[in-house]
Amino acid sequence: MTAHTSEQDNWKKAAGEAAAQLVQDGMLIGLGTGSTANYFIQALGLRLQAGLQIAGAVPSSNASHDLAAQVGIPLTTLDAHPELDLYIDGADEIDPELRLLKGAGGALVREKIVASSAQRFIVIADPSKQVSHLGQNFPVPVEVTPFGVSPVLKHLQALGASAQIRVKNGSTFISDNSNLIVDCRFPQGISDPSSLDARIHQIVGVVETGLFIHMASQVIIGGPNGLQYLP
Ligand SMILES: O=C[C@H](O)[C@H](O)[C@H](O)COP(=O)(O)O
Repeated sequence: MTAHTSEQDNWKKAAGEAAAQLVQDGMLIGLGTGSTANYFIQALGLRLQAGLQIAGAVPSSNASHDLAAQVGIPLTTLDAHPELDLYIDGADEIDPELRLLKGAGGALVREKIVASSAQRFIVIADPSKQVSHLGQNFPVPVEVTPFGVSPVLKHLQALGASAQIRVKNGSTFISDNSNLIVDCRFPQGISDPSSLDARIHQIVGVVETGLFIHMASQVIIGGPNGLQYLP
């Protein structure tokens, strides 16, 4: 679905605000990263100003940390609180089984760690994120330690990927964890995301992938007809 940007922003905002309504007093929350998660963070800040009291929030990136601090969200860490009640984040692609592709913003490692530490992971998105097959619109991002990235590229190519080290604004992109991101496109398609994820993890030097398989508890899509909850 193509949509005017401001319209798409309104849908992301509606999903973010709906997710903020799910936060209850005393909860430990994980904060996602990206333009949709930013709407959630802002809406959560407003709820806190209105009297909601949470036990703390763990951001999944330096950018989300900074925005959360700006809007008055009390921040904590997974070391202080290894188990969270709820994680809210956006996604780049969502397939019919609610498998996700994430990491276009490069925050995939911390996002996956925070998501896997939460009892519930609710994804917020606009309709452009719904795809029939993962890999349709975005490459699979793979975070890699800078040392020995060349052998990792060769292994990824052997899996059928066209693999490129991510460059942003003319410079090599460095993640919050001081690693590289290798974007992998699979021209032949991704028939089994779960097995692809497992095979990429076998490559030494790979830190994590942007494939989030069976991690999402629910997806909230903001769109032209209001909110849609999946399942
Ligand atoms: O690394 C970035 C994250 O995975 C984002 O959650 C994802 O790219 C979605 O971002 P946005 O809401 O800006 O489309």
